Formats: sequence, structure tokens, C-alpha cells
Amino acid sequence: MIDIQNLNMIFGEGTPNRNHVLKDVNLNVKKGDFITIVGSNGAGKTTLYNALSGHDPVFSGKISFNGIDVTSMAEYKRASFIGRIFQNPLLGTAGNMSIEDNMVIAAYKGIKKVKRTLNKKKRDEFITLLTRLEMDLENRLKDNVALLSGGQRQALTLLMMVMSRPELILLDEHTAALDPRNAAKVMELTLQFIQEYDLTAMMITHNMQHAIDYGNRLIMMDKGEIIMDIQGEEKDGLTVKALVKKFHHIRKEEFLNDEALLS
Ligand SMILES: Nc1ncnc2c1ncn2[C@@H]1O[C@H](COP(=O)(O)OP(=O)(O)OP(=O)(O)O)[C@@H](O)[C@H]1O
Repeated sequence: MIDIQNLNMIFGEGTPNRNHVLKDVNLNVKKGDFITIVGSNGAGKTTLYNALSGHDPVFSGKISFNGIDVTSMAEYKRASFIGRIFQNPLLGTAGNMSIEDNMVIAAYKGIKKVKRTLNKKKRDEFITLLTRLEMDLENRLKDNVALLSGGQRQALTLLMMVMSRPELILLDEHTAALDPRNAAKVMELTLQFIQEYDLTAMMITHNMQHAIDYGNRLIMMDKGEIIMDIQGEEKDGLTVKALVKKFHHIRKEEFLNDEALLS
């Protein structure tokens, strides 16, 4: 589905602040893959998403999506098949608009020349979808999203993302800013939606145990490189201890991210 070839991301080229963030990254993502991504701070995980989504221009290399070269495709065009959720729950929804108005935008995303109407049928659909979140939002359609808690807002973001039927979703520590109960709830919904909507997914997490427990493939990034790509039986039998040991073996240095080990 996605083929990344020799991807280089360099910021500040030609300046004293030149920063070669992604170094000749190659990655082939198959349809249905659920890839968890771990790596220390500054490893280049978010930059990889920024290249994939078209948020940042690529310095060199090629990104193909279903055989089509999308390396230079504008971010707004890629948004019709790539969904993204950020750590900050405020980013995925418009706080000054009601829940139903936010959902109307999601329902018609990528559909051109259609009147964005909210009739009874559509509203009933929204109610059915919101009921699945089990957060009582189905009774608050007219409430402004700014009134919701972080967990409710992130769950709504997730729901709105799947409503727009993306092929690939990019999750960037999307439960990290939530309290444990809401984080677990949003994670549970994420897993349900990935399965139900047959999504291909990538999930950055600082929680090594989550990276091991979820998905079919685990990638570790370090200093702009993919240094591990673990799947199949090897992933099934993985432990945090074994993962850290593998890191030591490859890099001959300490794994610097205590947060990852402690979580
Ligand atoms: N637009 C940009 N301009 C300049 N430098 C950037 C830009 N985007 C990212 N960087 C730099 O690229 C490096 C990698 O950042 P990135 O956010 O991809 O790391 P990360 O692996 O996601 O880290 P974290 O786990 O801390 O979020 C950092 O040194 C960062 O400062």
C-alpha cells in the first residue's frame, strides 16, 4: 500500500542549523498492517508522519500510495485517504462548533459538490455512531465541542476520522494526554475501529508494552533511521526487556527513553 524509498528529511539545508532528521528511510506498509512505532525523543517519528501526510516537503526520496507517486501531492489531497490524530485532543475538532456540525464536516469530507445537509436520517446516523463511544455524547449533539473533556474530544476525533473513510490512519501518541481511564477507552475504540473499518494503521507510542501488545508489526526508530522492524512470531513473543536488549545489541548504547521503559 505504501512504499517509502530512500526518504531523506533535512531541515535548514544550507544554514548552520542544518538537521538531517530522516536518513535514507525505506519502509513498505502492506494493506491491513497495524504498525506500532517506538523510538527515543527526536528519533524522527513525527517527521515520518509529516512526510507521509504531506505536511512537510520531502528533501529527497519517493513515497508511493497504492502504486501512485504522492511525494509532491498536497497535504489537503492526501487527507482524503490519510487520517491523522495528534496527542493534543484539541487539534482534531473545532471547539467553537457543535458536535453535530463537526460531524457534518467529517461526513462530507472529500465529497465535492454536495450540499452539506443535516437531515433526520443523518442525525440518526450520528446518534448511532456517538452511542458507540459510550460517553453520553449522543444526547449532546448541539453542545459546543469546547465543552467536552479531553477524552470525549479525542474519542470524537477518532469517530470523525473513521467517518471520512481513510485508508491509512496515523496515530501520534493519541492517548498520551488522557487520564488512564480515558486513555484505555480511546485505545479500545481505536482497536475496534481499525478492525471494523479494515484500516491500515501506524501508531507512535512511548509505551513499549503497548507497542508490543498492539498491532502486527513493531518499528523502532533511532536518530532518523528504522533500526528494527519486527513482525510475525518474533513480535508475538516479544517482551520490553528483549526489545531493550535488542536495542543495546544494535546500537551498543543505553536506551535513553526512561519514559518508555517506565510506562
Ligand atoms: N519543521 C522542522 N524544522 C526544523 N526541525 C524540525 C522540524 N520538524 C522536526 N524537526 C526536528 O527533527 C527532529 C526529530 O523530530 P520529531 O518530532 O520527528 O521526533 P520524534 O521522534 O517524533 O520525537 P518525540 O518522541 O519527542 O515526539 C528534532 O530534532 C526536531 O527538532
